[in-house]
Amino acid sequence: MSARPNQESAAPQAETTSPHRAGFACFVGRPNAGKSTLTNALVGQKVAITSNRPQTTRHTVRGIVHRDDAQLILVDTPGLHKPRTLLGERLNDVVRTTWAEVDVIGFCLPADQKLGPGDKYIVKELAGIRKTPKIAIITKTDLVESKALAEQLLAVSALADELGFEWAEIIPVSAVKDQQVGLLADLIAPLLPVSPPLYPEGDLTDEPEMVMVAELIREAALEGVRDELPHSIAVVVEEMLPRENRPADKPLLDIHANVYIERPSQKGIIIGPKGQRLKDVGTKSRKHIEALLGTPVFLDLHVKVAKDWQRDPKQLRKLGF
Ligand SMILES: Nc1nc2c(ncn2[C@@H]2O[C@H](COP(=O)(O)OP(=O)(O)OP(=O)(O)O)[C@@H](O)[C@H]2O)c(=O)[nH]1
Repeated sequence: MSARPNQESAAPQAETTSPHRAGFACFVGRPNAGKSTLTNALVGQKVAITSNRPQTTRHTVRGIVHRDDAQLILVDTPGLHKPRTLLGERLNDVVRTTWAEVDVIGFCLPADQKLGPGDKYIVKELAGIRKTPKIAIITKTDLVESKALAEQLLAVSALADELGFEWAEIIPVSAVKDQQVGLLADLIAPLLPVSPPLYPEGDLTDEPEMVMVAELIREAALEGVRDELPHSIAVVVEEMLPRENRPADKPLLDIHANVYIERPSQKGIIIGPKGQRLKDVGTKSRKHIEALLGTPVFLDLHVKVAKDWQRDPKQLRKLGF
């Protein structure tokens, strides 16, 4: 993904522990293949976030698996359908493009159902995505005897042979019985690029909440200066984390946010004499945020200049546009 710093070349040669990895994976397969249940089982092992809003990656993040050695971000991609119209074909182009953007694709095939035309269609399309590692995941293994499972493993392997590619791994899992789910994460992790974590740890990192919080701060910051700075303010919430070691009945949520303006000369308008305006912005938006999230909040606001951000595509992306 474009947002990821490329650290591959910067990794020291003689490193003894393996470097941290982070990246995106998606599960594909026909309806009912067990994709959602598997996602939840994987994510359930560690602190997870889920969100329903398309992110900067243009995929919906379904969950994040935080491990010491890797961060696995599970995203949803739209389903692939046999095209009957030109529009259908165009939509499938979109699916292929999004598939090509993730780091690993997991193809889910239920153990208790014959490999059918729907599966073959999807795998044929996957075969065309050359550079992305593909893992075949036989799901719902608790529903079949070992003989049937062995046959399914052979069938999926033969299908790849037939289509001229190789699965990076083939793994049977049962999400319901939690069998081999951890192993699946172990197999995906080394296929991700070397990268620091892409999302902060902690369970309160739900993107829609962060966006809403940013919006509340922006509203408060614009109040009274709309004429002077109508479109020059952008707010990015960098972090939302529960304060550690608080008594259970007195939680506090630390929110760190940056208010971006375009020019240094605008700083004074936002901050106000002796910082009073920024203080008011903080107090006002904090009240709204506490009402929204239902928890006391410590709000840490910083004003930063992002020079001419409205005209700079790179900055725009960073600021969430
Ligand atoms: N026995 C068993 N059932 C499973 C397992 N995983 C999923 N299921 C069941 O299979 C059905 C479909 O699972 P989902 O996870 O919703 O499948 P999906 O691929 O996300 O389905 P779509 O959202 O329609 O694409 C549900 O009734 C699940 O409870 C499993 O490991 N074992």
